[in-house]
Amino acid sequence: MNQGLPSSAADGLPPGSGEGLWQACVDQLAQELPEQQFNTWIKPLVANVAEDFSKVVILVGNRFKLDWIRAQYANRIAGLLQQMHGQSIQVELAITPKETPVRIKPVSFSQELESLPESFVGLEEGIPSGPRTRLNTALTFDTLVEGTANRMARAAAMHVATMPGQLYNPLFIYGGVGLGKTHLMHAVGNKLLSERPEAKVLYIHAEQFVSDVVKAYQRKTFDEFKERYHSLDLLLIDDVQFFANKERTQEEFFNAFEALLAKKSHIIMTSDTYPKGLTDIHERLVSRFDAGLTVAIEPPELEMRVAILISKSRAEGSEMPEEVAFFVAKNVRSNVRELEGALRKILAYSRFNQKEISIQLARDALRDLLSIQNRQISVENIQKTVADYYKIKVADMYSKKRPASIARPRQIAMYLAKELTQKSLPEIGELFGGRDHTTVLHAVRKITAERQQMADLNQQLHVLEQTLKG
Ligand SMILES: Nc1ncnc2c1ncn2[C@@H]1O[C@H](COP(=O)(O)OP(=O)(O)OP(=O)(O)O)[C@@H](O)[C@H]1O
Repeated sequence: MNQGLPSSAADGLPPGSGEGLWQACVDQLAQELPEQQFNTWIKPLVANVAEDFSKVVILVGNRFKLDWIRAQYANRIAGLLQQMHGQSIQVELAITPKETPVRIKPVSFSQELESLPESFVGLEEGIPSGPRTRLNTALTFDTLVEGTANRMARAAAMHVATMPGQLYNPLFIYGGVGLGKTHLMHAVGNKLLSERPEAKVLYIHAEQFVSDVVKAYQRKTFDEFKERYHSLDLLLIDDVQFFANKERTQEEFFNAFEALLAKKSHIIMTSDTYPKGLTDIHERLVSRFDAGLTVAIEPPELEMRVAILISKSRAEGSEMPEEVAFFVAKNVRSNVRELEGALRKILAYSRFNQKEISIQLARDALRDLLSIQNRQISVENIQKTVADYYKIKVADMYSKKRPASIARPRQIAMYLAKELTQKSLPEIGELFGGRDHTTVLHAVRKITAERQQMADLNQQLHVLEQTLKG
């Protein structure tokens, strides 16, 4: 084990022991996190590593802490353990049985928070005041780097934060994964609260809203549910595409939506697509989503990626030379979350090895990632592979020709482009001879539906996917 760990850190570990692995992970987190955060959240954790290293169970004092650790640290812990162990390792969080406080029932996060004494929320053990609103206080406008890709969304969000309930209500922000939609929502909530601390603000993921509806339904507590949601000044709801096919949730959300708009409270939503691109959501909701302002966040351009790297590494107390930032930004293109992952690897590598950050160090730290990038699938590659497979010309992928023998492979290629690349619908449309994004959306939906019904099409797609993934 531990073959993934640079030697200077691995040296101090009891060889082969689970304790050693966990300790190395804790040591690394001690370096990465501010001291208070580390002492509050990471230090008290107890971990049991399975003998065969297939699984690590991390024991946490109570449910509240478990939710917080899951949201804030679990991914990083899992990533570190995997990196250090050199193989995939399953991470589970569990509540230490005997320490579970009686007053906290394992119910929804929000109810649990309400059941906590005032002094616990926000004060005890340095818990940030954010959990009450579920806002992450680190996600502010100050820490959000601005660029062409998010300029409009940021300006609209800033407007809402300073004058909620007026223009752009609801504000609907859409874009691909890891592009800063959630960050922007939190920034609005944090800014509003900094100016109006009494404002009732709630950030919630759409799945949690679904779960709250289910619980209210089971316990017949819809009055409380309505009281909670309808009394807000600002509702921030993430990933509304998760409402698809959830009839009751959509109804409750519709009610909350109408109640909030009627009292000039503000609603901000995010989604992976624009309102009309949402599937299995009632038309009356979709039209309301679109009634305020809809803005996209695009993948960041090169200069913005460079700025993000430099700013984030500075926040971590390390200077990343511009040439290194350019090198990383050129190679990690898809989204900011990946950029952050690359940065963490570089910083950890530099600290473990006590070496200055240089292009060579970045190259070494990102070895795995860069080799995956090189194998990344491009739209051009998809067009060529599909054209070869169906024996049409690559040029037909861009042409305006419509006979079925050409149109169908083209739709299949669009479907695969959406499935296998990070490109947005408009970007794909552009790469297929400047077609509109609705044409791409139509193709994606059509092939998705037909794939489920037609075994031969499914088989062809399977072959194409395997060919493309190499
Ligand atoms: N412009 C930016 N400047 C600084 N950090 C950013 C920026 N955009 C995104 N980030 C950071 O990238 C990470 C991913 O962003 P976020 O979670 O907001 O993405 P998202 O669009 O909501 O993605 P998903 O749909 O996957 O939830 C976060 O840590 C966020 O702080």
